[in-house]
Amino acid sequence: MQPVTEASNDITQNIDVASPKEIVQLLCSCDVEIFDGWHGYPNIHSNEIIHTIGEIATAGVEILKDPSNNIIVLSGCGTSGRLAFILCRSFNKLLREQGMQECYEYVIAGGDKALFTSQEAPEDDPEAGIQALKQVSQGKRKVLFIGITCGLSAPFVAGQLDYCMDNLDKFTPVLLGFNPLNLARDLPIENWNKTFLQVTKRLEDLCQKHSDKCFILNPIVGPEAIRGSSRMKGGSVTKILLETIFTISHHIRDDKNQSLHIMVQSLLSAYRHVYEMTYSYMDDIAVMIQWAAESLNNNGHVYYIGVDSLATIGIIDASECPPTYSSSLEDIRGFIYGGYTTYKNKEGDISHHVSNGEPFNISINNFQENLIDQLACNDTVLFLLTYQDVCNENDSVTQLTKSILQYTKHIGAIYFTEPHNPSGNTDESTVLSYFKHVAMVTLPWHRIQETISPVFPTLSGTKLYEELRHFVGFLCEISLKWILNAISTGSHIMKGKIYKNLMIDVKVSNNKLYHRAISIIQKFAGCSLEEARCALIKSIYKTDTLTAEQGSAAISKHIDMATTMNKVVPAALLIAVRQCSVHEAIQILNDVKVVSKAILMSK
Ligand SMILES: O=P(O)(O)OC[C@@]1(O)O[C@H](CO)[C@@H](O)[C@@H]1O
Repeated sequence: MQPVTEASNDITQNIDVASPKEIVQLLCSCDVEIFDGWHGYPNIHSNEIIHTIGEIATAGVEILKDPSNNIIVLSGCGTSGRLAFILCRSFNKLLREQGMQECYEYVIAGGDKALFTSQEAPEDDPEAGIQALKQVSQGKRKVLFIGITCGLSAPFVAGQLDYCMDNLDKFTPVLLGFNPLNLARDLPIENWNKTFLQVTKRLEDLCQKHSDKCFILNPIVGPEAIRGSSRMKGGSVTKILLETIFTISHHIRDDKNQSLHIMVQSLLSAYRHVYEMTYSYMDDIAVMIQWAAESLNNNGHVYYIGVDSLATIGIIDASECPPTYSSSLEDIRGFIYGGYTTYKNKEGDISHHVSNGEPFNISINNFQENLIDQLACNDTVLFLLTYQDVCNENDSVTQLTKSILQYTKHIGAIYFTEPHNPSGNTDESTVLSYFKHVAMVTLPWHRIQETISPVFPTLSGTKLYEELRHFVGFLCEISLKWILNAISTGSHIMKGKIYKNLMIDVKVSNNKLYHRAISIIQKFAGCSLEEARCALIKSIYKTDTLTAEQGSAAISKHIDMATTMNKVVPAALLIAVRQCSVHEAIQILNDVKVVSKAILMSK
């Protein structure tokens, strides 16, 4: 059986021919599975999952008692690592505000470069994971380690979990992912002696022996809207669960009598209110999908511009498009006021240390110096702002908006009003009047307040709002994540990148994607696994006759070759479907351009 995270979602079978508004409706129906679950598997509201969330939050409380000697490490690959980064940044800020030492650390496979561009190869390396964990936890007494891998598959995280289990006196390992445990990846990991499934089984056994020393948190949220695109639901549920866990850890430090079960349920329900509210802005989101699609279809660009954490969500969304849709690094980009000073990643400004510095130039200054003069009418610019941002950056947002308007009319804003007091003020309406379209998003604060007030019986009104300001920030971020995921997904669908609900032009840049590519070819060509594998390898080496060496090379060799190549899987698909030569397949793709059309013509 296929892992749930790699399966095709029945809901989105026709998403490739949907209108912008229909795309948003389909994504909405898919995302509800985060809350309602899928096919009777345990979901985020199941008792055992709520219990585990509470247990991990309690383990967090122990760490927070001595933040100078203890740490909480969040680690993952790609989107999982980027979310680890933004979560650590938020909770460290909360610690600073509470007068405590920072103790959250993120680890991302491939280092800080991977925050902006995909570094897929390091996620296949368990030893690299172990080394990164050793480095970050050196000299610490206790470590709560959260290994995030949506598909229960990343070797980088497998290595770390295994290392934690060898050192249980220091580490409390937690595996966070969204497949049933028996569907964890059971394929060999190069240069290692275990599969992910074996690591999972070891952890499961240990959880039974030491129920307060190791945890597995794996609610099932159903297949992704675009098959395998775990940046979407996988990323959202990662964010929801970890924010819930550590918000609770921070709030029960002083009040142990609270019922953990009620706390967990209340916070999770707040996210559901935000999910419902977000998709009520369907028409606004559809307008922005239409704009972005027009830009991408006319060789234009989409730029997200924002302040602080909303800008970070924008940069993350943009960074996911090249690996997910084989798009160029320039197609969708994100920028942040204050650049690296605000971004606060561990390695600081890395734009000078990398060969292609462009995707690493993230500040508004970079945008103003290098891009604004090149803007054209086929570009879309979306501002990502909160009420507070508009108050703080009023003049510069106004100036920038006016300059952009000289070049393009596709300038919009996703604007989060002040939820506690959404009546607005003059500054706000002046700034917003420059945008051609504004999605005015208002969090349902009253409903949220009703839901979470039993958790904070001594607080109400403004006091509750102030106490939970960081949580309100999380709610805006998840709402924005849903909106931007819809815009970037929708616009690539309308560019013809998707066939049914499948990204055919997937980059073969790591082990997981190599196996996904073979399964796509097998499914659409209706051929055997071996025939699909051969077609893929022929496409990678651009040959109709494979040498013995090519045929039997390690998977990592194929990945090394394929990572920098374009349209490897579409060509392999045509080879398998038409039984044609590599040359002919490439010729068809050059003539037809839109991959999904080329495949359709060949069926
Ligand atoms: O280890 P996970 O979380 O299952 O997968 C991580 C990953 O391979 O998948 C994502 C896209 O599907 C990427 O962001 C990332 O590179």
